[in-house]
Amino acid sequence: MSTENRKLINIATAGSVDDGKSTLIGRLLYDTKSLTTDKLEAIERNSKQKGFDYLDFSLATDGLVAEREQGITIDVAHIYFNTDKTNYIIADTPGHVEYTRNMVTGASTSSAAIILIDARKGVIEQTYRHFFINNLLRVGHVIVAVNKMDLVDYDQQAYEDIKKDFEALIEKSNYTKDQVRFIPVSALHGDNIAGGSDKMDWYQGPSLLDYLEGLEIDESEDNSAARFPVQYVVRPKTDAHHDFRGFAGKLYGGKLAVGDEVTVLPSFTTSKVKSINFFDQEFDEAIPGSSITITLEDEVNVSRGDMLVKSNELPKSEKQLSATICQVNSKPLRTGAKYILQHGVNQVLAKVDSIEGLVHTDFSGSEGTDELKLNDIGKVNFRLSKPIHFDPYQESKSNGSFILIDEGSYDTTSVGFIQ
Ligand SMILES: Nc1nc2c(ncn2[C@@H]2O[C@H](COP(=O)(O)OP(=O)(O)OP(=O)(O)O)[C@@H](O)[C@H]2O)c(=O)[nH]1
Repeated sequence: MSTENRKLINIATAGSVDDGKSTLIGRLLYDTKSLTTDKLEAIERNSKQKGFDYLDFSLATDGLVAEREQGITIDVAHIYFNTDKTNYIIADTPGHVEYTRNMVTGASTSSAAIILIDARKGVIEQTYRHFFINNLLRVGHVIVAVNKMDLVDYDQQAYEDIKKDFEALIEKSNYTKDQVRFIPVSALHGDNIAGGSDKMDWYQGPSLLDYLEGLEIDESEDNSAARFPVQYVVRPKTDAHHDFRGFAGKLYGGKLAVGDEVTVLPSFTTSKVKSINFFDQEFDEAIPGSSITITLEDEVNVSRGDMLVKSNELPKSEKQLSATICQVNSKPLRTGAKYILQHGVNQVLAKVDSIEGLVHTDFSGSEGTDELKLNDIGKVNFRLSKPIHFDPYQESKSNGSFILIDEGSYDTTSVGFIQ
């Protein structure tokens, strides 16, 4: 099958320590025949040594190196596997100290999230936080895998109780019931992971893998406004192209067509789209998600970091903004503090005007505070040294988020989602 026909699903996993995340991922890799022979032999050997009469898949994800991105060390390992129809990338986010940072990083690129719950423990504090972050980052689909069903004798009531508790959360969130799927599983024994389960005839729904295979992933955003941040100005030096000046980047949000009147931000100069190129082909129209090069009818000044938008769909351009902040650094965020705010490739200075409150991740509201500590989530108002051109996060993921950088150490301290 050609790769063009394949679906790609990015999945984030979340669970607290020992809920069985590694085992679940290992089991998925095993059942889809994605484990290397070496790895499988190591798992067999190790399981035998421990005297198990089953395979201990928690070893499958061991030894995956932590990755580094944008100067922040993140302990998120990306694991790849595929079926005939779909390529999967799973972000495995460990649940230790800087868990908010890991979860935000994992969820920010994912279209589905698997939240693991230990059937013996039910919904716990960490579950709230996981679900809250998925809700905040607008991850399209959530799968609640109630794991270790074997340890509660595959009892339907235990599963139903957890489902009921969780459904109360869904009602307070932005999710509809259709976006959240409950599946009772045993990652260790493989029940309802890639196949069914003869231990839980009371469950009529799909296995985890079947559910993932059937997911409709819709990457279009609620806002259909086109946003084209310029990554690169193309100025070929050869004589034949001496008047060619293209702007390369990725289109987000909405379509852009030849003839559209566009405004260049931050200069607010206007022009019209003359051509849209993808490699050496020309198109009349580009759809969101495409990486393209655009030329304009007029010789306007455009540099890296500028954004082209349709003139009738301008984003907000303001020096003040309110955002939900996830604090990912041990240095607390306080009223009056100054940061470098990075929005796309652009940086401005930002001062914390006020902290509206510390948000409760069980959706029960917020409380007053004068600082946000590591892993806290809060609502914060900022004043900027110059305007940025943004959309609310709920209308544009690409143009509605930012990071805060400490001026002294250059560490990322916070991730922000504009309200
Ligand atoms: N009985 C039973 N044990 C399970 C199941 N899933 C995982 N376990 C066990 O639970 C323990 C923890 O599993 P892991 O997969 O390492 O858990 P984790 O969530 O990845 O834990 P961290 O790596 O610490 O975050 C291991 O001993 C697993 O064998 C299950 O479905 N049933």
